[in-house]
Amino acid sequence: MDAMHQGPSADHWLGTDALGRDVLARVLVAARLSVLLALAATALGTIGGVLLGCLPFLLGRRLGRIAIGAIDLAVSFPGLLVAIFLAVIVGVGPTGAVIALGVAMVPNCARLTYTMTAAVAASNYVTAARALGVGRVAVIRRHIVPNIAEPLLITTASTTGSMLLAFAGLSYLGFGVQAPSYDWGRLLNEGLAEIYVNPAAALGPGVAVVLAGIVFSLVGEWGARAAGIRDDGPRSRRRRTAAAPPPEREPAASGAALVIDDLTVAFGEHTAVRGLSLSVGDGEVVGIVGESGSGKSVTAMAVADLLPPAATVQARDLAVDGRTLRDLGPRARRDWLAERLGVVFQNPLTALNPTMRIGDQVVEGIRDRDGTRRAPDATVALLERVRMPAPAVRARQRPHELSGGMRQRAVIAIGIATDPKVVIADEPTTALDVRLQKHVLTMLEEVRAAAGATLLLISHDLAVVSTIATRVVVMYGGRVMEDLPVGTLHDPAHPYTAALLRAVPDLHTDVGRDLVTIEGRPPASADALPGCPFAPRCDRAEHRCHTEAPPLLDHNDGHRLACWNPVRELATRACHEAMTPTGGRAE
Ligand SMILES: Nc1ncnc2c1ncn2[C@@H]1O[C@H](COP(=O)(O)OP(=O)(O)OP(=O)(O)O)[C@@H](O)[C@H]1O
Repeated sequence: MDAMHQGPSADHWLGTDALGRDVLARVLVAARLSVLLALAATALGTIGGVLLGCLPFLLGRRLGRIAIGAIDLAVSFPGLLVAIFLAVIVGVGPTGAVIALGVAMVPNCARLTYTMTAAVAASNYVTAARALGVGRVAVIRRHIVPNIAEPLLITTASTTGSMLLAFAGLSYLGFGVQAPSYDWGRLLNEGLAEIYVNPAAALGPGVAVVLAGIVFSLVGEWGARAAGIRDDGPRSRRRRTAAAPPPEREPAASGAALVIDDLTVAFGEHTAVRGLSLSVGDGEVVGIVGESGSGKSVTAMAVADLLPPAATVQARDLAVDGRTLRDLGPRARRDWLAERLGVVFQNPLTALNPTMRIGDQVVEGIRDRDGTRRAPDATVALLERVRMPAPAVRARQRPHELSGGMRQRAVIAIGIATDPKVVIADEPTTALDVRLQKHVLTMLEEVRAAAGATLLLISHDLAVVSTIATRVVVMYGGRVMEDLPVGTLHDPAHPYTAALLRAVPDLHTDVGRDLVTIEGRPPASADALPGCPFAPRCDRAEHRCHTEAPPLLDHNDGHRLACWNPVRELATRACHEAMTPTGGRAE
């Protein structure tokens, strides 16, 4: 009897309970059940939440929105109330409490997963993987999960701390662990009944819950780093097998490698590209130049079918390697583009997945088609093609271990990995210094020439484009202003091309004087002006230029021009009559 209801002493640090049992010993024994149940509920909630959170990405645009709406609705219900409600329905006891708390955690975890998934899904390396034809499930497994795993694990670990508290709450209220078993919640309940006799009996389990919560947060943080989430691990290494032969290619239909006919792309009210037409022959290297916002990337992404859902794309024809894309269903179009079209993205830092080894990223597109992982020598061979120094070493490294030039080479290797017929390189040298720019451009041209591919090189820099292109397409305000052979670039017909040329510094440029710029700003939208989009900035503009958009007309020397008042007369004007209803060009 003497042992009952004792306060803290040297023998019993937290005193004793109504049956004379040592409270500290009971708190320590309760740790096992409390932690196990909290971990079980957290695991259930996390698995459910991750699956639900990835669902909008898997389902695509429309169904995905419904899934997001459902998640948002579920998040708005108070978690503990849902848990109590479920605990009553599922049945009072530890199993019921685990299910109730786990299910109550699902919506929050799903919302977090969805938010992180959406951020990673918008990154260039996911776009690049999609361009290579990698399926949504594979994208989630290889790109999204490794990138969200660390924050998710840390959040989950902290959630386990909250889960301990929630479990203690349920048990305290009588919905959780039942006698004779006990956890911290039940001990808290018993301790609170005797708080005036022995406060330590209530304090003990309370402190245990708080301490365990802190420990879980710290363990989560440490675990995320130590477990090597950034390592793609032995599982993937085990799956490495010999390279399978690439599948037979369907023979391409005859015709140009790339056809864009009357392409218009709009983002709501904003028209980014208006009526653009361009045909690129087999093995041709065409540069697309223009100021920022002129619609170069949007044009390329429209061809690659990689524009965001907000974009409205209309075209009379969009064809790659002789196949009209409109004639193909979504799956067939994706496969066709994945095999025939390679995209080299602008910024290597965002175009490469920071969590994946370079070698794995380079062969990702091929591997998906093979259904197997490529042999390391195939990866190394691909990296050798882009003149990557020490390719075998680089293949095992991750993007942050490479220099800017090496990263750019890796991005180019990804673009050419499937031996595509057409390669679109969007500003492939912007992030590099001038010396490296030249190296990379030369390499790109050598690789292209060896493969006999067609190259569409996008840049805002005329000097870059003229290094390797045979033809230059000058874009402005979402339209083609001039399309001319590189040989005649020094003597353009369009005032805008002439202005761009004047803005390119050369060895004779006076370093003491300001660089030449083009006064004014590009139009906000390709539909902003009724006439020529360049007219407000053009010193040769006349009345008609402001009121009537000049058509893009073909000339005999492969020159196309959209201008009412060009800098120079073009030698042969095949469509001269079409230029003015009166039969003469307005001067
Ligand atoms: N996702 C988008 N939503 C809305 N507008 C967009 C989107 N992407 C591009 N645009 C708009 O389309 C126009 C053309 O953009 P685009 O990226 O093609 O220009 P660009 O010529 O490639 O320029 P830069 O060299 O800066 O990339 C711009 O006005 C841009 O704001």
